Amino acid sequence: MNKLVKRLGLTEQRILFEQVNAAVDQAERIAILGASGQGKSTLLRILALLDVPDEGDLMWKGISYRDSDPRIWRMRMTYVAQQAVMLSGSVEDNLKMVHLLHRQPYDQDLAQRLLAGMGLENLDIQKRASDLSGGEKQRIALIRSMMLRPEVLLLDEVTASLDRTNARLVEEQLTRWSQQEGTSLVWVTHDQEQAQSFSTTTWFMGNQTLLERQPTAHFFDNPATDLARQFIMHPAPAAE
Ligand SMILES: Nc1ncnc2c1ncn2[C@@H]1O[C@H](COP(=O)(O)OP(=O)(O)OP(=O)(O)O)[C@@H](O)[C@H]1O
Repeated sequence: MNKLVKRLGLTEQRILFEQVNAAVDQAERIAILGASGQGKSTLLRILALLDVPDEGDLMWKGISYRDSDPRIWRMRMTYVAQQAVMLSGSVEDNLKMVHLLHRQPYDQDLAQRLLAGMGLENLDIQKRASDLSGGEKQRIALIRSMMLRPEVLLLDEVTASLDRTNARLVEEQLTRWSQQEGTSLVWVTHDQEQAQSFSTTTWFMGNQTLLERQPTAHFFDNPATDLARQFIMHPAPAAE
């Protein structure tokens, strides 16, 4: 992405962020950190073309988003929302439906492996998806997206409804998946421990821009800005 700018408001516009420059490498695992309201989710949604930048460009393998088919773009860069949306029908219908839509074969073994890896081995997949708990829905939505094998997974606080044990399982599963499949992860999180355990790179948003982009260990040991240092020392509680 190159010089991205996003403004808010229709009449009196204010800048949410500007001069956002970054790139995502294959199999890179990125944590996006920053105080509430800095535009982390908005940036993620722009990467998925679910929102548009006001200025700047977004390229996929050298081709601008303006010259790309959004449907194909979203199959490569898939957004997983914090509030999981279930389609009607059973859990299994939910897992199969997207394959039908994308005309891709459904891999039952893979579905079972991912369910087990995320602590859902005992879940009855014939159950109605609407009856699942928030944390179960979140993991089903994640598995549904992983099974389409996008090149980049854009993850918006996807463990926010999970307890620590299940959140760890999800972190481990996604890390393994990224290493095995070469999938890049761009993951917005408020959990600094989580960021340190899964990510290779940290993007820190502050002062209306992408203020730091560092290897994660370096970011936490020696942030380049005072704002990031304060953020690390005094993380704000997650906004619900
Ligand atoms: N479509 C929109 N129209 C107007 N304002 C919006 C829109 N989307 C987001 N905003 C505003 O943009 C700001 C940034 O929102 P965003 O959710 O991207 O921040 P965030 O850093 O992810 O915050 P949090 O950590 O609290 O989730 C907020 O003030 C929000 O109200």
